[in-house]
Amino acid sequence: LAAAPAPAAARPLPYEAIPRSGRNAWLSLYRLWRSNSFPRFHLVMQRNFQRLGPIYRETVGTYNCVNVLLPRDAAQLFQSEGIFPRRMGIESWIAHRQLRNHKCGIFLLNGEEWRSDRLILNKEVISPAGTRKFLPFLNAVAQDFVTLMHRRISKNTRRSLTIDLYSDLFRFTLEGSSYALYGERLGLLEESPNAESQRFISAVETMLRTTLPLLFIPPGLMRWVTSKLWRDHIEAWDTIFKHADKCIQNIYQEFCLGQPRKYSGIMAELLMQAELPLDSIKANITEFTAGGVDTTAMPLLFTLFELARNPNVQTAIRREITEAESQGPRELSKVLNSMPLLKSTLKETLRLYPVGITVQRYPTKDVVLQNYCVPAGTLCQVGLYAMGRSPEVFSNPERYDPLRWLSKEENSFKALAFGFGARQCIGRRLAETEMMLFLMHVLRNFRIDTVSKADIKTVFGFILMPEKPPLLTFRPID
Ligand code: HEC
Ligand SMILES: C[C@@H](NS(C)(=O)=O)c1cncc(N2C(=O)c3ccc(Cl)cc3C2(C)C)c1
Repeated sequence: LAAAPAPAAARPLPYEAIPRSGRNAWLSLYRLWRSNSFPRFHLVMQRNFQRLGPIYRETVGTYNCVNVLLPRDAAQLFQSEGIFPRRMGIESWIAHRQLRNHKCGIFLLNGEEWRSDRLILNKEVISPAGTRKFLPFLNAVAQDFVTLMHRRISKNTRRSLTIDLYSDLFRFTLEGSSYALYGERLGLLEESPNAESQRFISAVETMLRTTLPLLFIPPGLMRWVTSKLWRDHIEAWDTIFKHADKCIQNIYQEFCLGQPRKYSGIMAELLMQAELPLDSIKANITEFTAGGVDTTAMPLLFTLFELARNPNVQTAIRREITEAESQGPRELSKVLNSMPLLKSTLKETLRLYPVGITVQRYPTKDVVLQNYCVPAGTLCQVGLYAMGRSPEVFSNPERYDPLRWLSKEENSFKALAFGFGARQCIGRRLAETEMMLFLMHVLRNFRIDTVSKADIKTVFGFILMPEKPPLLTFRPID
């Protein structure tokens, strides 16, 4: 007997059969633009998944992409990423580098160029050995933040402090990442932080804000259609590069005058190893300096807010911190590894508030997603925001419950906030360590409270941010 044809369900459906979010690409772009939906792009994606199911195709302008949200489809996607994983490029960033004749950092590089830089940088930036070296620097900055808060509280008779922590968190993350990168303090946690660093922080914000509308406009067009936007974007970039260049020159000057005897940050290590040429070191250190501010400040703000409105979780974490401390003085990395609940709290925050709302890949071979055949080279993305809030993936998704990560439940490919594999976020250990140390010191010294228990509305401005920063109250624990 001839082999019976495979049952229809097993044979993948054609690519053209994937449900589509809109009929006409340009009409979709016009609609998104008119209704100013870019800041709500994460909500648009979530609604599309609810409407169309766990896979759909989106064509907006020249941008064509397949969206998935289930862990097993993310796993499929990562299995086919090849040895040079690729994301969608950011034309306006590349255009700036070309305009100013700067080299690109690993975020913008691809192929062999990306891989050779990445492998060298991994050793200092994300490896356990590298992390252990900059960990004490981040600890010192976290302790200084607590000192700053105590100093402010002592100034009022109420013995509590209610503030919008937004700008303080940016100063904290810039102070921390700069100390780890350059081995020097900017002094942002003192009473009068210097104006130049403040300008750098607002330049990063301006750059991120102006990136979003430029994402969907072809570079050739962007200079003419949006000249004000383009000028602000370039100006912000120039401020960012000027600041990073000043920090790098200081180190380079001292380095030429005599090699530092002890560890003095990631930049000095890269200079000493001399495996990367100076202009590549500069390009990557600039990316890390700018990329280390908003990305880490936002999850801290969301975590403090969630702990303020979930006091029982806050108490459980505080108990874990005091127990970890009571085991006597140990190496800091061991202390952090003995706080699984605190680590899960970060995972829970990034589930509900993923800084990068999607992870993108171009599969290098045909891949089957949700029984559809997706050809190699098609831009695919995992909707992290929608996955984090999908009842198909997480039980009671709206509940802030860090313990869900400590259960025996199968959690693979559910915690994708830092991406996956060889091209995952290189700042992951720096960000995780910075946030763990910050929360350890702050929660041990203060009780956090908030009046508003209502959900925070989020906006997407290249990173996921609160529409309105929450007001938090800090009360010292005697
Ligand atoms: C010090 C720098 C730095 C910090 C801090 C940082 N990032 Fe990144 N991140 C990068 C760089 C550089 C890349 C690009 C890596 C590459 O392409 O090899 C990246 C890439 C990513 C990606 C894409 C990964 C992939 O698989 O495609 C995600 C997602 C991400 N970061 C999330 C985060 C989150 C979440 C935080 C903080 C909570 C964060 N990043 C903080 C530098 C940083
Ligand atoms: C928000 C998320 N987007 S993502 C990578 O998932 O699409 C993200 C995660 N990690 C790092 C970043 N960066 C920035 O913020 C940034 C600013 C200026 C420069 Cl020169 C370089 C960067 C990078 C890309 C490092 C952004």
